[in-house]
Amino acid sequence: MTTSTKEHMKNQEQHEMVITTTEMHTGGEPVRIIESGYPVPQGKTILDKIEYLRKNFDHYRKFVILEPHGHFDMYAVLFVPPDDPEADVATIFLHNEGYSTMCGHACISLGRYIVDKGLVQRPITYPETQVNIQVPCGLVKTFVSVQSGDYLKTGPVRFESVPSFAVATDVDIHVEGHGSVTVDVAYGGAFYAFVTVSDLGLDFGTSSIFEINRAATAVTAAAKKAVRLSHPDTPAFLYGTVVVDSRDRPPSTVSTNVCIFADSETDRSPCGSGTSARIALMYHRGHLSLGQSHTFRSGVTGSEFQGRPLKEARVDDKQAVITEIQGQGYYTGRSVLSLEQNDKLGRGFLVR
Ligand SMILES: O=C(O)[C@H]1NCC[C@@H]1O
Repeated sequence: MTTSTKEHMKNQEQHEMVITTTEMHTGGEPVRIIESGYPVPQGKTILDKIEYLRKNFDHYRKFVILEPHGHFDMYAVLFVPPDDPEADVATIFLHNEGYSTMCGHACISLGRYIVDKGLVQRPITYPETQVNIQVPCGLVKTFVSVQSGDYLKTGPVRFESVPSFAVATDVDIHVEGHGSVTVDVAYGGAFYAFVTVSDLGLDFGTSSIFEINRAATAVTAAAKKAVRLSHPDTPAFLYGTVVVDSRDRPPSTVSTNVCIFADSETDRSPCGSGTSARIALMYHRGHLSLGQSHTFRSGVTGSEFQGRPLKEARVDDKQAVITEIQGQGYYTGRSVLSLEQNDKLGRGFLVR
């Protein structure tokens, strides 16, 4: 154990845990931005920092995410020192199971927050200010709408994601309770399986989110066994399943996503990284061309992102595409999360 870890643990024995946050949401999905009270992770790279936190301070994640301070579907962001010289800031993402590699909905809220807080390392420009956010899967370039006036007014944010690509299409898998189901798998900063809602015997209009969540969780478990994942720079694991309205047909004017990720968390937004992965699949199938914008709607809240394939790229020998996703985050408040020393439940629990 390092000296700073020991010192920190000694501190925790003597004092209550107190963490301050700003609360935002993008498309209904929470973005709990941690501002103070969290240990600063050691490590050279952002992935080393995640490992350090996972090993030494995972109880902080549970404190911030789980009940009674959070809930099953809570999502949080921790700023860490960047190691990419192009980055204005670097962030790690926390959810109910651990730490994710990418988060589009959080980058949309963060773009505003970083400009509003003066954390951007370059001059503010109008009508957009660029903010580079280093995240575990790479550098995400965000472009924040800014209006001048008596005070800065930030608004919608678009971001250019890391290269996204189709991994496998039309894979037949056996899904517990649903039989043989055809899925696609794609990467948009994280790996997702894609399944059509009708293939699960469900419907966005009439099925409950509970039913969709349970079926998607079973798809993730089956797809994990069926598809081999690899990435040269990011940990390769199946993060979740996006249940969609159509998979192998050209999209209608608006496409619907329900993303179930980590430990069966339900994304309230259309899911930024899932949308990037879906755009890569649509581009791969010739359903979207470069520059062609499309609307992606959350099947949970009805919130929308605009997305498009911007330019081609490569990841090793795979053809990939840089995507652009646009949405808006909103402030919902600030919190001071505290823990009294003899409060065992206050450290985090879940009721399901
Ligand atoms: O928008 C996204 O990319 C994220 N939303 C929750 C799951 C993903 O990390």
